[in-house]
Amino acid sequence: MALVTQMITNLHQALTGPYTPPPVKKEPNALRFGLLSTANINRSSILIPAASHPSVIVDAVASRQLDLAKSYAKRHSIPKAYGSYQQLLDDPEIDVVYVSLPNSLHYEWAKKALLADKHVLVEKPFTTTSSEARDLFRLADQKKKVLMEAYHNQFHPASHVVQEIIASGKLGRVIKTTSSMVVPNLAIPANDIRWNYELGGGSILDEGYAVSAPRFFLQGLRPEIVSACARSFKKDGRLDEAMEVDMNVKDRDSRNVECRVMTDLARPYVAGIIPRFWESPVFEATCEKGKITFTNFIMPHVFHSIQVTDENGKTETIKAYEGGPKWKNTGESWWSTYRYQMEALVDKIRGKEPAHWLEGEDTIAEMDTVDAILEKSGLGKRVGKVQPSEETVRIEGEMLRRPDPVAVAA
Ligand SMILES: NC(=O)C1=CN([C@@H]2O[C@H](COP(=O)(O)OP(=O)(O)OC[C@H]3O[C@@H](n4cnc5c(N)ncnc54)[C@H](OP(=O)(O)O)[C@@H]3O)[C@@H](O)[C@H]2O)C=CC1
Ligand SMILES: O=C1OC[C@@H](O)[C@H](O)[C@H]1O
Repeated sequence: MALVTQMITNLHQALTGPYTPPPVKKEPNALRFGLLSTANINRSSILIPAASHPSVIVDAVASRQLDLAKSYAKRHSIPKAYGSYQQLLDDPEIDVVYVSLPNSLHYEWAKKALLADKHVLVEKPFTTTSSEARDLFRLADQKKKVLMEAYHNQFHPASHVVQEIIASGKLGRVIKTTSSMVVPNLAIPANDIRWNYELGGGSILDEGYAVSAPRFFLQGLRPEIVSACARSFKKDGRLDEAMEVDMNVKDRDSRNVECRVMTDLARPYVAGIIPRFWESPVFEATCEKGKITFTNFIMPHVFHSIQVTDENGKTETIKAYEGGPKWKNTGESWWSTYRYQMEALVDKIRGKEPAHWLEGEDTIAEMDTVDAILEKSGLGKRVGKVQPSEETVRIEGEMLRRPDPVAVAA
């Protein structure tokens, strides 16, 4: 799947902008990024965006195999290659670590990266359980490091336009939403990490975009799960090949919105025999006075359309590849979701207010929702690996021993 993502993103870069973005001169104090793994997604998410960011140098890559790290580094002109993830974390020149490992390894390596005093960008899903997510944000707070989940689509101008239309209330309040992300059957190879329970596979974790969409676009609260129906993976019944969820999300005015979520890693063929075309991920909001349909809400940089239908049935189609309510004059029409995300990440690390930010509490709400969906479906939430680290215990211990300022003042 990441290969597909990468192919589409690369094609987009080739068609709409420079394939190799304009070589920018790097600032002398540019942030040095280290990649934890040679994952397919690295190219779209970090390597291409970094080429056009003056404050980012991809300085190192680590792999479980040194040979692989070396050949990857050579292919992508990365100066340093390490044969273990820990070696990269031990490199004092690395400022930011990007965790693109299988989902069940995100927690362990994001935690080790924070303990090594790095800022950390973690691929989605952030972790496999919400307690892992809470633990990481607690640690990031203590270490005063920037930590974020890479929900890149939330950084694109088109996403902000949809948020803004909903918040404006011009179509009245939202009554219901649907969000879907589906992949045709057999598109994901049998040995992919998405089919592996131990590695954190399954549709709800991989395609969590559809879960986060209603809360993001409504700027709403943590959902209440009404029902969740899983289609189990035949080769491993613990895994959800697909999931259909009905949940209630409170909008910004605490009004209830009925939200339907569909994820599918192997959408069956029509009548079992006719292969399906790739279906674009869609977010749709039915409002009191119209409807908004955001097609391709996950990769809006490749293409997207925002169709707004008013109460008279008149439809306007909006596109927003740059600008929008948050980015204003920052950005280029060829910037991908990942490039906007990188801009925000660098700003945050530099202490500058980013145009958009994905807060820890949003990631925790997302992981709480994933836990609740898995519980409701009967599959049960994932096991996770939370263990307070030595460091966390030490820092918490120090905080406990610190005199209570209120008591001292009295
Ligand atoms: N933001 C986005 O658009 C996308 C995000 N993702 C997310 O990125 C992450 C990586 O996905 P993707 O690029 O498809 O993954 P890949 O399968 O391409 O890469 C995962 C990497 O993890 C390392 N790894 C460590 N342990 C294992 C193991 N036991 N089995 C397999 N690989 C292992 C390997 O690197 P090495 O051998 O070098 O150690 C491998 O290359 C996932 O969390 C996924 O959800 C994926 C696609 C798109
Ligand atoms: O993050 C992702 O985005 C694109 C999907 O194709 C992929 O499965 C997923 O991991």
